[in-house]
Amino acid sequence: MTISNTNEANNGTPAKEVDADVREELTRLRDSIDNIDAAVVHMLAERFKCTQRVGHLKAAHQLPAADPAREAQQINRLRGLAESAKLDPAFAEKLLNFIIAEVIRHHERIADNTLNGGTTGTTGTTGTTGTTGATDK
Ligand SMILES: C=C(O[C@@H]1C=C(C(=O)O)C=C[C@H]1O)C(=O)O
Repeated sequence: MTISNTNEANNGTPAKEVDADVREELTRLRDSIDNIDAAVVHMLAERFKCTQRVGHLKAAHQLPAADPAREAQQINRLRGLAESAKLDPAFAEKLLNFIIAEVIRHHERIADNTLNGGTTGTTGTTGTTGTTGATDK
């Protein structure tokens, strides 16, 4: 038995008939993708909770927001893990750099708020980080 593919955002191409078995397999795989995406979001939220605490610790002790030596260690480690997991190490590195850049932005804001009591608003005081990362605390 076949069912119709209802996706209409396909450049006007007529919807293709899709076999029910294929549709079921696609749904199963997408259910797993949804679970994995949820896990990634929860893990990222936990990571940002930790990095926020690091940010407050650094601000309280006048330590720099970024630690390039630690970043280099993490990138090496993650590239190794990615290779073992058959994930593109370049992709893993890009992803980690993206996350770290957001963390450093948070740390700079925390340091600024710690110094100025959050009154200057020079680095943004909306309480969120925009489209990525965790909320400010
Ligand atoms: C979290 C820290 O601050 C920054 C962010 C890092 C990260 O997100 O892993 C690593 C190093 C620092 O540049 C830290 O120093 O541990």
